Amino acid sequence: MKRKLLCSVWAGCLSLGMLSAQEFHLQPTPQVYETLQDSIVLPDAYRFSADVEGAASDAVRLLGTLLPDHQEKADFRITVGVKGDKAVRKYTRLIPSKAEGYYLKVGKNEIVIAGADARGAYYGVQTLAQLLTLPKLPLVEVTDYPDIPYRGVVEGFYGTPWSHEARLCQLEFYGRNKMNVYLYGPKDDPYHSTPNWRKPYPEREAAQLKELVDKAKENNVIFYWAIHPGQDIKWNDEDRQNLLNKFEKMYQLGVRGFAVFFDDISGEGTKADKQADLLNYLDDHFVKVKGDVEPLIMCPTEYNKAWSNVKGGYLTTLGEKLNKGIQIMWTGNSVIATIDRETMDFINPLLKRKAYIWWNFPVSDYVRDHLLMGPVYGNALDIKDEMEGFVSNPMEHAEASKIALYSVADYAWNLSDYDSDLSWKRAIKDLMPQHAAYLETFAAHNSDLGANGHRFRREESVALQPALEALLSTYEKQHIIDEDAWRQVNEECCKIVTASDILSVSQENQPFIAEITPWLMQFKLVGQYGEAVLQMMRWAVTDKTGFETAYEHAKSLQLLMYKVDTSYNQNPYQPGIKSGSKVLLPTFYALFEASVGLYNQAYQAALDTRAVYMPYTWNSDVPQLAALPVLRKGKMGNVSPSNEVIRWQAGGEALLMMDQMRTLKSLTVDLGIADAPKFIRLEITADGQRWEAIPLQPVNGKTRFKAEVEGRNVQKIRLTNITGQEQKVYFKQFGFEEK
Ligand SMILES: CC1=[NH+][C@H]2[C@@H](O1)O[C@H](CO)[C@@H](O)[C@@H]2O
Repeated sequence: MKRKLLCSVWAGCLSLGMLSAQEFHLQPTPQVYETLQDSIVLPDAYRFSADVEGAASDAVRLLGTLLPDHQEKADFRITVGVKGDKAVRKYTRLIPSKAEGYYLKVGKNEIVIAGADARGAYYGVQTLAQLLTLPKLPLVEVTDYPDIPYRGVVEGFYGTPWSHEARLCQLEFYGRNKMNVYLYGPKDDPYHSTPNWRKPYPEREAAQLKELVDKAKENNVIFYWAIHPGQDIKWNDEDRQNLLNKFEKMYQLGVRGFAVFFDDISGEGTKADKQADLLNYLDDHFVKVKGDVEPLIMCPTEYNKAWSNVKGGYLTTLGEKLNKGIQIMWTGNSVIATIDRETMDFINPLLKRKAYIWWNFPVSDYVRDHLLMGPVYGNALDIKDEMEGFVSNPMEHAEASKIALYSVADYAWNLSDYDSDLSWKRAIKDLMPQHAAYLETFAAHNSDLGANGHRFRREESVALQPALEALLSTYEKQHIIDEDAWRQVNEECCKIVTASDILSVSQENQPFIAEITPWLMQFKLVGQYGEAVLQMMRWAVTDKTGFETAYEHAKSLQLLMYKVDTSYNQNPYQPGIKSGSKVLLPTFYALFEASVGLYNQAYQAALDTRAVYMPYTWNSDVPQLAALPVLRKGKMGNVSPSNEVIRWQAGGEALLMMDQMRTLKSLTVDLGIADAPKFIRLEITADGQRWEAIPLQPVNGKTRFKAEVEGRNVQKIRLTNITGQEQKVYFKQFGFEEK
């Protein structure tokens, strides 16, 4: 019951969103929406005509949750049906011919909802549900249908799979936003993938999946269950039967949509002809036999152009061999890419069908320290006839993903009318109607991914960029403050601090706040750091004491940001919590350094100008070593390798100093020479006085050594050339990990 209440409260928030008529916008944007510039107050009794048990039963059920009970004798009439039903016969020519289309009319004395099919009628009622949130019901005629046949979400990311509660609420969200597919394929579900794809789900998980299937049906969403067998599948009858058995088990749970993902695998499972034979077999002996199962979907091993080798024939084999009814997924020109006509012109001919887009946004399993809260943009608006499906692979943060998913629904339903920025603003209002302004501040500055191997980036802090650029360039070049820019940035910093606090205690959508709380903490610190830096700029050469206080404050905020970044979300891939990482924080860092530079010059001082908190300091009396930068990533520290031969003089030392005592987990050294222990002594100290030599133990039998420092408290680490003469070594690796 709690779950039901939980979701319906959120959906209810929408209806209390009190959107005024002029702001009002149907979601997704309908193909044709005509208002008659008049409205009615819905009477509290109406006459109802529909074939209640017919194809429009879903629509009738949903309508029943929206409107008061109907009465036989009432002037106002509501008609619901699908093409062919007697009730809507006279509207036949107004019903769009496209699947899932509908005609909706709100007139003075009637409401008509006529679907091209059952789901269309259901969508017509979903549209009516939105109109009913207005103070008065506008007189409208809506002729609407989806551009892309299949629209929705593929839960296909690495990382913590969504919770059962999160999925139940997602399905309700998809129903409201006219998304008609949800593919269940979390990579880290052991029963979806290797090793347990052959095994049936344990009882509890099976019961939860059944509940999801029922919830999906309730929201007119096709629940696809995906299997990911490729890493260890054997191309034999046994595994073919294993797969059929698993599909049968899922069918018994109510699943009527099946997918086979062959992505991110190696070895035997990658063979196109074997994959095609298996899928055709499943198509012929399961899907077609059952008769009530949706078209089979597969994700190929070569699922993007960058990773495909056309000459190798993998894609052409699939295109030629796979039964025409089987849908083939595609992520675009690379793993993470926006979709355009060139993309589709490449892949569709090879697959001999329209590709079913698996769009890898807002998935963040390769940039886990970032949230992707920005607009959905970059996909072409003129390719509606080129795609069979468009499903989004989201973040492991279910509620936070809804901002992007809302716009994916908007885009895939009606490409030509899609406006990424307006849709993004509406998505935010939909997620948090009361605190939308604060959420927009947060989302605007938490939208880029940071540097990543896929080289996919997003805009960030767009509205503030001109002021940030003006402030920085004027200050760095002419050492003067652009007052207007300073004021805008200061105002935004105040908004950031305010928004962070208000959102962090908001009761409006607690699961969402729970997901983003560490990023709210970091975001507030970024705002406060900006305020302190702006004060430093203000006083750098005019108020020595004021500057020094602001400087100390900024340094303390650097340490606080470091603590958040090393305390939360410590996953083994991209640990930490980044916020405002593309534009905002880098600008504040640059302004910090510039203002400290001005202060040091004005007062002949030598304050540390390093803007980013760095717990490690490296220096050496070996000139070539001294220049090497020290880096930190989460709990890992390392000195950048040198690509040149180091001439290390006799007795020369290199020192790694911590800002405070830190407990080590491991330490690795590689000087490119097999007998390093003869040349270099490694020592640690916890108090800066007493040093202890730690033996270097060979790791790979070549030039890499490790020092046994597990659990040791360390303040400094020292490397010394003990041979009494100059040594020529490389500096390939000097890295350590804190506990
Ligand atoms: C089709 C496909 N399979 C992988 C790949 O795209 O990259 C995604 C983003 O890292 C990841 O979530 C997904 O499981």
